[in-house]
Amino acid sequence: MNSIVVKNLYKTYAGALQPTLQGLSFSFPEGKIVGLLGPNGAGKTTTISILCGIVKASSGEVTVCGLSQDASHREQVKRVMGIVPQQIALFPQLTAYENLVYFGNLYGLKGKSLRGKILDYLEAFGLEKAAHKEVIKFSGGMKRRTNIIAAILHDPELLILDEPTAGVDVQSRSMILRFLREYNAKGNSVLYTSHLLEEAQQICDEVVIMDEGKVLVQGEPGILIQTLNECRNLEDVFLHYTGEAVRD
Ligand SMILES: Nc1ncnc2c1ncn2[C@@H]1O[C@H](COP(=O)(O)OP(=O)(O)OP(=O)(O)O)[C@@H](O)[C@H]1O
Repeated sequence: MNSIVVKNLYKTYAGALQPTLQGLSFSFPEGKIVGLLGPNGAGKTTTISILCGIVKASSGEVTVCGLSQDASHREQVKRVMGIVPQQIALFPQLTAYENLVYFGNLYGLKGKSLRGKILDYLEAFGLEKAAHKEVIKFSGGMKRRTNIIAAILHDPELLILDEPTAGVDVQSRSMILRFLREYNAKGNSVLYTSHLLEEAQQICDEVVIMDEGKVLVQGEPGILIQTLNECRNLEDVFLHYTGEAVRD
């Protein structure tokens, strides 16, 4: 089964002169780590927001784990998908533990099993000593790791992350990437965006390179690099397709 199918997606924001998505199409089978890559303004966050049901497409189709992303499947989609937004979505005055209880409750998780799960994840993400500290006192990396735990408490089979490694130190980044690999090794699918192409080359089974609301190319990083003679790495492939011009 395909984990995500995006077909001929268009999105024009209210008042915008140009469409942000212009016939975007891609799909990938379950069990992969996929990188959605593109320059600033390419439409990555818009695509993710439509996949998550936060933004409505102007036209086109989206299927997530075999479920169409429409009002009739909203609850089912919520169960199979975990979302880690670009902006930290935590209550700063609450502790990490209190935040995670809140997010667990949103997914109907409660009691001993939720408490046990939270403590296990806090330990796995190196946050056990900070469990009862207010999030406002956390570093960027600690907030980012807590944000990821909030998205996986309900064991989603598809995890979508918008720039999960942006602005964190090398140690947090390495922990987040190791987690993504382990989560994927359990059979789950991961779609994530990043501007760090070396990282995407290391971790992704496939990448989708998009620009101006359209897919330019999709494939395995190694194969994309081999196919183009002049390219030594994914960054070269990215520049080959998206060009050198700086974006607004
Ligand atoms: N809510 C909105 N209203 C109007 N325009 C928007 C809105 N959100 C995004 N856009 C526009 O859509 C385009 C694509 O934005 P989007 O955030 O999806 O790109 P992105 O690829 O995620 O970029 P970045 O790498 O900078 O995060 C941009 O030109 C942006 O200004």
